[in-house]
This record gives sequence, structure tokens and C-alpha cells, in this order.
Amino acid sequence: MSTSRSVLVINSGSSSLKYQLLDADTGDSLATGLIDRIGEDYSNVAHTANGEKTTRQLPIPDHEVAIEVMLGLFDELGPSSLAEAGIVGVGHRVVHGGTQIVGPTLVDDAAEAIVAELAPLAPLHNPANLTGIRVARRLLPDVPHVIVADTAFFTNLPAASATYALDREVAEKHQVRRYGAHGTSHQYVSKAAAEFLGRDVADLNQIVLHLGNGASASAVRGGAPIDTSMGLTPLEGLVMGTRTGDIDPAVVVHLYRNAGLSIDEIDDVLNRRSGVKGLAGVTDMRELDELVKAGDPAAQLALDVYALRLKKYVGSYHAELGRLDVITFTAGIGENDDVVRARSLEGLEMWGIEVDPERNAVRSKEPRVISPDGARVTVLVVPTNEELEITHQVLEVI
Ligand SMILES: Nc1ncnc2c1ncn2[C@@H]1O[C@H](COP(=O)(O)OP(=O)(O)O)[C@@H](O)[C@H]1O
Ligand SMILES: CC(=O)OP(=O)(O)O
Ligand SMILES: [Mg+2]
Repeated sequence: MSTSRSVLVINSGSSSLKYQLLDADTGDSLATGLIDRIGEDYSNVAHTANGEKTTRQLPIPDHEVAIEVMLGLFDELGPSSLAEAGIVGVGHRVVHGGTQIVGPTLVDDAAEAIVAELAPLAPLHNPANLTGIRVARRLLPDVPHVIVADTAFFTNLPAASATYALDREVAEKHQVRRYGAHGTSHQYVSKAAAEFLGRDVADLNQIVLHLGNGASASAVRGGAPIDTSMGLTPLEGLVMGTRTGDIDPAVVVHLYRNAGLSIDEIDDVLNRRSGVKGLAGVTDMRELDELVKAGDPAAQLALDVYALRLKKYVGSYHAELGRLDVITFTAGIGENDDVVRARSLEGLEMWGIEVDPERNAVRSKEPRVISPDGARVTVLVVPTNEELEITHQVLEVI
């Protein structure tokens, strides 16, 4: 182990820490971990190494403690201590890189300051990303740390997609434009889908649906994104676990001016108390599916709203792309939830978009086709691997 080269990837979420140690030469995963519910009464900790998964429950008050716990888990459970893991670089997922972080970026104090400055534009993510960077730099001071921003893949969105029809002076003065997010996943999955089909990514027009806790869609022509659903912040677009996605911006004015909510309360409603949670009382899509099966009307409506929003994006991106070759589902919900996949593409047969029920019901961790043979549009499920994409980008700059 000590002779191999590895990359550690850290993905700090608002209340979670995900990490992965990858072999720098083969891309093989050497260890993965997830620490969730940070700051609550207890956290679930899962560390997988040498093919064995260890789970625990511990109180973890903040990300600093979470990273210390991660170091301890490597010491105790392997595959080796991080000091002996031959780490050549640490990759940090940062959600918002703004106009400044547009490719893999070596971390220094200036880069840290940019992540901090952009925190208001990714309030659920950048503050946690920053803590992860600071603590990891302190605990692993002798290796280069590299930021890979979710927004980077969307840096060159066509102006018509990136621009809001907002007063130009106001927009320019306050840098109000569409940046997108989940770009590392959209980039990885659009390449992986082409590879799986044995096609050149340059020849394909694709829609990628990244459906996790946060969710976003992208339209990718020849490997380059031409539109995506997240905007100035990761609030725009699809319905998410706790976020509204698209909403009439006048709702904000109404809640402020007429309902008397403060701006912080409105921010909390839109980002943390809406989406699936706001409609049905649960955030986890598995729990929503159970409620739907039990006939819960609020859950049924939440699923209807979720699927309808997805279908609208598929329709509009199909129109933008013209010819559509591939639709790919990815991330926790996209990879696992056959009900969401079927519902969101229902009724699009006349566009050549179909889901085969038997193929859709297969549970697997492998990329797979779920459309029938001969369908005009190939519908795929492709597991995302943001950590592998981040590793490749880390290796480009160290
Ligand atoms: N077997 C499953 N069926 C349906 N949804 C699932 C399944 N497994 C995970 N999910 C959903 O995936 C979502 C989390 O996805 P993930 O990509 O891990 O999100 P994030 O990276 O934003 O934390 C949750 O809503 C969870 O319910
Ligand atoms: C950008 C974003 O929403 O990320 P996540 O899905 O990890 O919350
Ligand atoms: Mg994610």
C-alpha cells in the first residue's frame, strides 16, 4: 500500500462528509466513507475498506471533528493510515466556484478566500466545503490540495442559457447569472454514457438527470453543456429533497411584503423546508415511495410535482438540442428509483422516448439501458462517480 500513489477526495455537504481514497494510477476505490447528520445528536458513520463495511453511531458536532474521525477510521480500519497511504493530492469538491474557479485549482489562501466569498451563492454547501478544506489542510499539510468546483463544467454555457432577463445593470453589478452545479457529475456521466454505448461523446446529444438530494438536469451537445437547470445558486430548477426548484420570484416578494417573513426565514423556507420535504414531510425518496404505496395523498402530490418538473425539463432540453440521442439518469434517486424514472418519461412515446418496464425494474450498480431495443432515444442509468472525476482533475494539476 505504501508504495502506491493515492488521491483522497473530500466532499463536505451541509450536514455530511463523504470521502474516498482512490488509487491514482488505476482509479480503483481503496476506501469510501460517509458521515451524516453532523451537528445532530448522533451521526451515522460508515467506512468501507478492504471490502468490509464498518458502521457506527457517534456524536459529531462539526466538520472539524468529522475529519478527525475520518483520520481515525483510516488508522483503525485501513486500508492504511492516511500518513502511509501514499497520498499525492487531496481533492475537494466545492459547489460554487463563481467566475473565478473554472478548472481544478491548487488551494492557497487566495483560493480559500474565493470559496468563502461565494458562500452566499451556495449557502448549504460552500461553508461546509470551506471548513473541509481548512481542516484537511491543517491535518494533511504536506500534500497539495485541489479544488474542483461543481460550476466549472458550465463555465462556457452559451450566453442565452447563462443570462437572466434581468435589468442588465443590476445583473452585471451583482454578478447575477446562471452558473449551474453538479457539473462534475454531469461531465463524468455524459462521458461515461458515451463510453458505455461505444460512441464518441462528440457525436451525441444528451440529457443528464442528476437526481440526488440536490437535483439538476443538463443538456449536453458533443460533450459540452448548452443548458442546465441550476442557476445563480443550486436552488433553481428541479424539485429537490428540501428545495423548491423553480418558483415565481414574486413568491419571495409576497412572503416578505405581505406575509411578514424575514429574508432569513424565506431563505430557510425555500432551501430547507420545501421540495419533497415541504410537500410530504419526508426528505428521503425511499420514504416518499413508501408513503405513496400506502396511499398518502400529500406524498402522491409530491411525486406528481417532482415527476412533472422533470418532464418539463426533458421537453425543453429536447427542444434546445434538436436531435436527442440519450437520456441518462444518475445519483441516488436516478440510479435507484424506477418509479421516478418511469413517471418522469411517461407519455413521451411519440418523441421516441420510452422506458421498458422490465429493464427499468432491474436493480444494479452497473450502467444499463432501460429503453426498449430500437427506441429512437436511448434511456440509460449510469452511476455517477464524482470522486473519480475529481481524482482525474487533481492529477492534471499536481
Ligand atoms: N434505493 C433507493 N430508492 C430510491 N431512492 C433512493 C434509493 N437509495 C437512495 N435514494 C435516494 O437518493 C437520495 C440521495 O442521493 P445522493 O446522490 O446520495 O445525494 P447527495 O449526494 O445529494 O447526498 C435520497 O433522496 C435517497 O432517498
Ligand atoms: C449542488 C447540490 O445541490 O449538491 P448536493 O446534491 O450534494 O446537495
Ligand atoms: Mg451528491
